[in-house]
Amino acid sequence: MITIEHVSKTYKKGAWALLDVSVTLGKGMTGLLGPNGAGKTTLMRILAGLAAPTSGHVTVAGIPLTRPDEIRQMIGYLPQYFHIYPQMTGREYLDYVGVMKGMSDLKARRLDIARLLEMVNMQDKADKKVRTYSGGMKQRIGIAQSLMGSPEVLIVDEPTSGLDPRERVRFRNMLTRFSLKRTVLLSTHIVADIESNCRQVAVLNQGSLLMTGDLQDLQGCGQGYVWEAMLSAEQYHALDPSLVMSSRQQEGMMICRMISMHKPHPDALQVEPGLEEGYIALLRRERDE
Ligand SMILES: Nc1ncnc2c1ncn2[C@@H]1O[C@H](COP(=O)(O)OP(=O)(O)OP(=O)(O)O)[C@@H](O)[C@H]1O
Repeated sequence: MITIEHVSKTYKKGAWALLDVSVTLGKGMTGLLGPNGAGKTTLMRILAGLAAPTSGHVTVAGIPLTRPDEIRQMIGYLPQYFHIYPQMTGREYLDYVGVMKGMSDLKARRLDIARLLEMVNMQDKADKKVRTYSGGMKQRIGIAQSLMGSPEVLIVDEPTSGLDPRERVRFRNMLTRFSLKRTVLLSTHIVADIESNCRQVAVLNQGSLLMTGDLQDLQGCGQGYVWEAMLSAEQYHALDPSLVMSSRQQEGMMICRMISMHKPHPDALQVEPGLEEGYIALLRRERDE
């Protein structure tokens, strides 16, 4: 379990990247959503022990982050961007990460590395130099390093952007299995990744936590704000494009879904929101209120 209490963070001379964030993350997977610059990476770096909060308090399984030696082995972190020494092989890199995490038993490290290489489907490439890897292969090695030592808590920042669809499904399933007994925080822009994986969701915006809850709660944020209308091409072009979520052609007309605080067109009817629509409506309400 991760307990985050009143965490704020400001960078030198900068505005607040996080402002009084409090949330408890239990077992299972929590999706962290937020637009660009919302503070997701800042929060994840704090949880991974790579940045200190300006104020506030974080504990992992009751141990404060201010005791890094006790925490290091308990947390796995997959950053959005990471550097792997190009001259190392994938296997050497994983071994290096294991040593850094304090896994001193060589045999145990080797076993863990073999297990993880199989999990991310990199057994065949493990002894090739990292500089010969594609972006997706580097990402798979990144996933493997985050799981070295079977940490209690896994923090994953934008994980699937470089993966092809087959590897994305594989990774998603692996995360789901992993999260059955552990705490996973998954940051993503892709609402579908959260829909298929997460039990709980948290939404950050401009450093503040806008909501926490389950997927239904997020979906419910769109209640009363999602509209559908069948419009002629002329009516469609006259619409404010910022209201339109999706549109498709049908028999010469446009079926259009919109998010709006007010009825956006005389022919528009209110419809049940989807998860993404709930998320967008929440951000828009925040902007307009
Ligand atoms: N090292 C830094 N120095 C100064 N400001 C920073 C630094 N890192 C982040 N920020 C600022 O803090 C805020 C939050 O950034 P952060 O990277 O945490 O957002 P994010 O939600 O991860 O964004 P994205 O989805 O674009 O990755 C932004 O305004 C950003 O400009």
